[in-house]
Amino acid sequence: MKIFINKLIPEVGMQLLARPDIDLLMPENPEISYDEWISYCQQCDAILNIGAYKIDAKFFDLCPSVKAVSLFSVGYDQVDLPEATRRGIPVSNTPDVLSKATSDISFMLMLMVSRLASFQTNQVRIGVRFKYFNPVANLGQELYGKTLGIFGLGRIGYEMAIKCQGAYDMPIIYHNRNRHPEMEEKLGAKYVSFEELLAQSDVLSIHANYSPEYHGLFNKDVFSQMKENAILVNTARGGFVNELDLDDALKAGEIWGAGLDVTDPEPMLPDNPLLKQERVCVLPHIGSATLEARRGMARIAAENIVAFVQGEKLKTCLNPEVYS
Ligand SMILES: NC(=O)c1ccc[n+]([C@@H]2O[C@H](COP(=O)([O-])OP(=O)(O)OC[C@H]3O[C@@H](n4cnc5c(N)ncnc54)[C@H](O)[C@@H]3O)[C@@H](O)[C@H]2O)c1
Ligand SMILES: O=C(O)[C@H](O)CO
Repeated sequence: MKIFINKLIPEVGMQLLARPDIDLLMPENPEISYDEWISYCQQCDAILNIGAYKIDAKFFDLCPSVKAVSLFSVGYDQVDLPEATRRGIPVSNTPDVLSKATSDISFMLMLMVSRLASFQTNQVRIGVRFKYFNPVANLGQELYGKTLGIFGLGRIGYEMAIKCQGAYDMPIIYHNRNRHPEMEEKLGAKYVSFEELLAQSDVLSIHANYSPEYHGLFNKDVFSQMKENAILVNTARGGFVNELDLDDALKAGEIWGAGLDVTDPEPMLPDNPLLKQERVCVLPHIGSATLEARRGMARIAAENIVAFVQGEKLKTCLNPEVYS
């Protein structure tokens, strides 16, 4: 079978794909345009896909030979899943193996913002000199006992909650599409409405799956309902946050600060006013960027391709109903 993989993945995955029944197609330059990507996909039976090009009705129309999609990510917002299901095409993702790494980044962003660390590092880099430390400047806030609000309590949100509880004894509240009684019990977490989440969180960490109807959910109106000392953390998807409204809310002192691993676009453009804010830390989408997580993702993504080639069900299939 002919399989298209658009970028090199860690060795463990490449080794799994090195089989006599797999003819692997990979571009020399990984930064291919949409049109180039389509023309590679058109030649293949399945794809192992890394990136954000839309896998939607247009894609399936243009690439009728593609019969399975193995994503190198846990997020699948780039895929029109109902459309794939309608066409009987299984789609898989890479859950769990990146939850610890990604929640580390949420936790780190929370701390970086609470202590203005990103801004301070830059001060040192650009050579700002202080003779003695200033007793009333550069003051952060401590997190002990503060309330963590999770928007989207799933695998990564849970890991973030565990860390915050263990490190700072933070009470946990959460808002989700549906309640998770088991996680509530383990964390002693309280389910709250979205409005209560905004009003009560000292740290509000976004971990929900993104879909376009939630574009810009965190906007002017939402920020005005949050606490003045609140820190917003987003490692989910940039589309959740209206960045200009966030900048205004920070300038108006409506919330304390924000830590963003994900932005819209990515990476954040250098003229974005948020980059001038002292209590903002921005990263270029590195949530799952550890050796361990990327190896795990490579293994799962490759195993899904091997399963397809062997006529089996994809192991971490997002739409298992295609098999019934
Ligand atoms: N920054 C990174 O590098 C990175 C790495 C991994 C995952 N992610 C993002 O994190 C997301 C979460 O991953 P996960 O493995 O924890 O997923 P998950 O499915 O285990 O958890 C997501 C939770 O959000 C809930 N949810 C979905 N939409 C919601 C909504 N509109 N309102 C309230 N709750 C909602 C779901 O019910 C679920 O409980 C992924 O979809 C991905 O976008 C980012
Ligand atoms: O959804 C995911 O898995 C990330 O955004 C990429 O690591």
